[in-house]
Amino acid sequence: MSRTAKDFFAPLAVGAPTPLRDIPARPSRAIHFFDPGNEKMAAKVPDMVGSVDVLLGNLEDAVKAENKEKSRQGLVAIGKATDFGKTQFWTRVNSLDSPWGLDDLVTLVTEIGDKLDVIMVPKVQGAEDIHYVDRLLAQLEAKAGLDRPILVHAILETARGVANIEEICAASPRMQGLSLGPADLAADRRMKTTRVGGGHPGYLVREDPTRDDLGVPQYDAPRTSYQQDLWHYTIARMVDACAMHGIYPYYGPFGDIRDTVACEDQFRNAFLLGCVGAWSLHPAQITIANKVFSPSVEDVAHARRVIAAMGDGTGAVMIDGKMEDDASVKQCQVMVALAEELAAIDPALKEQYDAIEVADV
Ligand SMILES: CC(=O)SCCNC(=O)CCNC(=O)[C@H](O)C(C)(C)COP(=O)(O)OP(=O)(O)OC[C@H]1O[C@@H](n2cnc3c(N)ncnc32)[C@H](O)[C@@H]1OP(=O)(O)O
Ligand SMILES: CC(=O)C(=O)O
Ligand SMILES: [Mg+2]
Repeated sequence: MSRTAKDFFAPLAVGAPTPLRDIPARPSRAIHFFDPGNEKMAAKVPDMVGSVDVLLGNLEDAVKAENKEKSRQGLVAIGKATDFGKTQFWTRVNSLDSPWGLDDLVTLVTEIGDKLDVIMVPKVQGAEDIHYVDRLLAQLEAKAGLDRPILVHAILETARGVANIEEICAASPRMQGLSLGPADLAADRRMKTTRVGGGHPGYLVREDPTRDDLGVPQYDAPRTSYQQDLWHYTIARMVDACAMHGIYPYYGPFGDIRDTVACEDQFRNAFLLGCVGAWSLHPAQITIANKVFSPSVEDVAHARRVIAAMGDGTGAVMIDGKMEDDASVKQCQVMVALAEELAAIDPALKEQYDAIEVADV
């Protein structure tokens, strides 16, 4: 039987910090991946602090097997040497079935646990994986004398993980969020795409054929087709599961680094559906994520106007010919709350939101 309501928030080791009741909504528009064992990338990290919401030292896939220990030690060195300020510091450890996952957790928590905000766990299959990490982290936190719990983020990248999504989100008070892992997930599902995230030209819907004067379909006449989103179903499941459990959903990686336009589209779809951020694999993608996952000035102006017009938030009003009521004011509150969180850490955005004229409101 899983833990009862009474003991769900009790520390899992004597001396471990008390779990959080609520996961803070910290800005995390871009989770920027770097390999701490790659000298060129690692050298850039100190200058990136403050310009990206999350810096993530990646130890898993994309790090060669022969470099795993070098990357782990590189991350320890970066963690010790860097003052991250308002930028969050995360890591992605190796998977729990790998020879490196245990050493990653033990080394990182005992050496730089006071700096780490979130540990991303790849290839999570079910609640049992989170329970394992939860207990181990509590033991290590107690040993290291940490005074705040490290949070856990799961990557959904197996069919079993997607099928168990609700139990994964509910497995521990440490659960901070979920990311889509489209590459491993595509392989595990035996999907026939070799892309890392994004759409696919073969996954489309075509408009009906036109008909001639006798009503005969003209199958050979040109017809518009619309590319569909391969990841819509999974992202939508993630958004519901995360919202239900008070944690945060993220789009994962977009592998075509040079296709900044399609990357922006994919990130925006995720933003509109409810995701709070996406991964950045290359510095060019940070700019895209910061733009896309920040509400536009127009949306914030409209939301403030609706909130002001709605007074106590009940009833119905007409604004610019559209009905607004108790439900739409809640939508507007979501927009304004996000704008305020982002403005608190992003001075340029704050200036734009502050410049919204009272007349606009
Ligand atoms: C499916 C998954 O698991 S996705 C997650 C795992 N994958 C990753 O983490 C990949 C991370 N990113 C990368 O490895 C690299 O960006 C690559 C391989 C995609 C491209 O690298 P490059 O070919 O070197 O890109 P490019 O030449 O444009 O780099 C320009 C500069 O930015 C640096 N750079 C590239 N990516 C990053 C990064 N993620 N962080 C910091 N600096 C970076 C390069 O070192 C280079 O530095 P320089 O100007 O001093 O030479
Ligand atoms: C993100 C990731 O790990 C994947 O797509 O497999
Ligand atoms: Mg993966």
